[in-house]
Amino acid sequence: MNRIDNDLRSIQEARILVENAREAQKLLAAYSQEKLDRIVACMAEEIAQHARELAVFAQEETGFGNWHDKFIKNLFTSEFLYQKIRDMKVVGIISEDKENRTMDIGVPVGVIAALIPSTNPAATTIYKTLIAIKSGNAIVFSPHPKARKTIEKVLDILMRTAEECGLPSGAIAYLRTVTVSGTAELISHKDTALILLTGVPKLVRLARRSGKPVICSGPGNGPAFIERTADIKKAVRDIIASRTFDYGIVSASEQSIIAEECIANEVRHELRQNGAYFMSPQEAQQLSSSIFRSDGSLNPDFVGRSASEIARNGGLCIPADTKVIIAEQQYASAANPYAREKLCPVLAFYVEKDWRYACEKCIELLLNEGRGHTLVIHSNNEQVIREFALKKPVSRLLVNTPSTLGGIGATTNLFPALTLGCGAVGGGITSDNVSPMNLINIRKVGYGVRRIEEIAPDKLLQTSDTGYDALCFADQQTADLPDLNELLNKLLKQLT
Ligand SMILES: CC(=O)SCCNC(=O)CCNC(=O)[C@H](O)C(C)(C)COP(=O)(O)OP(=O)(O)OC[C@H]1O[C@@H](n2cnc3c(N)ncnc32)[C@H](O)[C@@H]1OP(=O)(O)O
Repeated sequence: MNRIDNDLRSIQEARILVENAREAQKLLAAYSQEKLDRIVACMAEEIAQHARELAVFAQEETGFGNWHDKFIKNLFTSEFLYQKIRDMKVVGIISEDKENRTMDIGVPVGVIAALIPSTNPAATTIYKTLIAIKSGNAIVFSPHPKARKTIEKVLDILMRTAEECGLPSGAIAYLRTVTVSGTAELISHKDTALILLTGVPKLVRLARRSGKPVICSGPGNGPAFIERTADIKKAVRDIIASRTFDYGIVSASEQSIIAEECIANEVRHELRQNGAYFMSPQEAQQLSSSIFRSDGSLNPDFVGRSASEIARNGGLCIPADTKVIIAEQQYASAANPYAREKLCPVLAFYVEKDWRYACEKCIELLLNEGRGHTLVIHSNNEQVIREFALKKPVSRLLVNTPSTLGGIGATTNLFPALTLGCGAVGGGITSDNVSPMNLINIRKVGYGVRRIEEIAPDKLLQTSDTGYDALCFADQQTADLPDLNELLNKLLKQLT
């Protein structure tokens, strides 16, 4: 089949899937929370049985990351996330304030178009499906071409299980012929209500041009600041565990370390003790030209690879037990590749005189890339932590925890999510760890509790007992404007 036929088929498929999803969602919108919850429970239970096999499959198909950490991520979504959402009230009456006589009603947004990154195909697909159905929405996926088989495998299991448990057919679906034209049709179709986009930087512009609301996770570039009062051994252990998790492909992961000058040597020592290799300036120069392509984009051959594989592909000779590779840096400029997101176990290392300078360096790094994403601080000085929290252009500030796992809500009490909103600065509509609550509209119900005169009783003329009469009085005033002017003139004369 030639390219044009493929595009046409893909566009046609997208239209049919969205139209079917729209009809399925109409049925779903009438389901109670309990009925939706039963379907979500069946899906979570079934997919957890396949967590290991899907992790192995994803790693084999994409070459990114390692199956062991992908297995953890699959369990994180099918078990940990499921436990968190199990008792959430998302649709129907979700809250009622009897005293103030208001009520919130959760209303599903409708049909969601979902894009999945090649770096995290199984866990992100599980996560998006569970939160979409929990919130009574239909969801149509456009699988990443490099991870298509994994995404299809996950969705086949989820669709079969959900439909056996009562989900209307078409409420979960995916494009089988994936092209950019088909994806464009899916996200801009008139019946698509919302785009849920994770990774895939090349399609972000397309999503924004559709004019639909976009929930997206922008690029990360989180620095890790180690302040002088930190438990240095623990901070270093956290950073290495985080940077090596799934070989560094989670966007919340640390991309650089900033150490205060007075503890910098101790931090270097600990890093070496824990498997870090510090490159010479020549080695750093050589590796940076391999990690990034000439157009400035990341070279996928280095993404989600172990330190030894990165060294081998980049022509470096490093000890066999190296876990992370470090380049000492001074500047956080756009021209410095180490000041960017690297998606592999490579870190920049900066030294700053004190926490105020470190604060500035963090801001420079985040303005360079990763605005609105995540930052981590290791410190036991509550005042510095608060100063940091008040000033940084991020949506998540993590404290004394591995950034990868803290950001997604595994080692913190942030909501467990694999789409991390970066707010308006990141080009999306939320800065939240995206949850089912981001996939509904809230219909506000308010009972009448006061008359209009009561909103400013000392400033409004009380003409009668009812608010309606007060409004009529206002109308009457407008009709009698000349008289009102006369009155004003008289008043002015009296005052002068
Ligand atoms: C919480 C989290 O962890 S968030 C997610 C993790 N972070 C990321 O994914 C980081 C951002 N990703 C990237 O920088 C890149 O995807 C990389 C470096 C990982 C991989 O790069 P690549 O292998 O070149 O894949 P890339 O995602 O760019 O897509 C490859 C092609 O598939 C296309 N494509 C991807 N998804 C789709 C889709 N749904 N429909 C149609 N085409 C698609 C892209 O447009 C691109 O086309 P092109 O090569 O003709 O330009």
